[in-house]
Amino acid sequence: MVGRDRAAVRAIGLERIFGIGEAQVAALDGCSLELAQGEFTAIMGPSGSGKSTLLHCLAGLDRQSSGTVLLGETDLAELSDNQLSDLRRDRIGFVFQSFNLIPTLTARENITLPADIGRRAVDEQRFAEIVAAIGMEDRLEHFPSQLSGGQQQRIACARALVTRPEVIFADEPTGNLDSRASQSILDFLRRSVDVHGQTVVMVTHDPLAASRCDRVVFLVDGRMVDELRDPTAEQILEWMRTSVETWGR
Ligand SMILES: Nc1ncnc2c1ncn2[C@@H]1O[C@H](COP(=O)(O)OP(=O)(O)OP(=O)(O)O)[C@@H](O)[C@H]1O
Repeated sequence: MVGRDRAAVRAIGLERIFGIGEAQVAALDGCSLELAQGEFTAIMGPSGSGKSTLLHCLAGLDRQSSGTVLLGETDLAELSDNQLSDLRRDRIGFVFQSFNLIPTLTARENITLPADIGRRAVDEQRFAEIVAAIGMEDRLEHFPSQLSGGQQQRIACARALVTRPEVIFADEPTGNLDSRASQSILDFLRRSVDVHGQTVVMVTHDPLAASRCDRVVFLVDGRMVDELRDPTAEQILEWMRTSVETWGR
């Protein structure tokens, strides 16, 4: 696999503090981890352990209070807000639980939106490949409201991939989907890693979804505490059971 050992993203001693004074919460509390290129990584952990906060800091959607995030060789803390927004547009893909499609744009227009905003031509071959992979060739002129949840999420995945981002960040991408639609999203993300060498990072609560990943990292209290390689759903469930005994959550 191309560049599998090189880090796509590195977090070093990340802290993210919300609130002030007595109301302070350390959502991230010295979190360090490396995500290799060309891997599919799941981030898991109990509710409130900092998974979404970590994803947002790694993806340049939020700024850490201290510590370092490197996307490739770029230190995100050194970028202005405008530079960070360019970086999100040019180098990162997002898939959210709530799909986040623009209701007044067709499926086709939603997919090409990041390229259109960046005034870049869409690679027609890439577009055709991705649309075929999500099986949506005959739905491209539909609006989001005319599509099922699973179809909307497939469009959101296509949008995230079309610009060939360095990393795709997905925050519970199957959280709103039934099991069949979830499978097709996971199949698509898996193939984009295996066939195209894409790097994908996904927050999930679902052991079955996480078992499709190459690696699962576990957060507790804002820190990475453990990981599994090539995990099975049973191993992940066992980890979740043990974590309640070890950390009380
Ligand atoms: N904008 C915010 N303001 C204040 N506190 C916040 C904010 N965002 C997150 N937190 C707090 O930070 C901690 C971590 O939140 P986060 O959403 O990252 O956890 P999570 O692991 O993704 O949780 P869940 O699995 O429930 O989605 C929680 O205690 C949360 O209440």
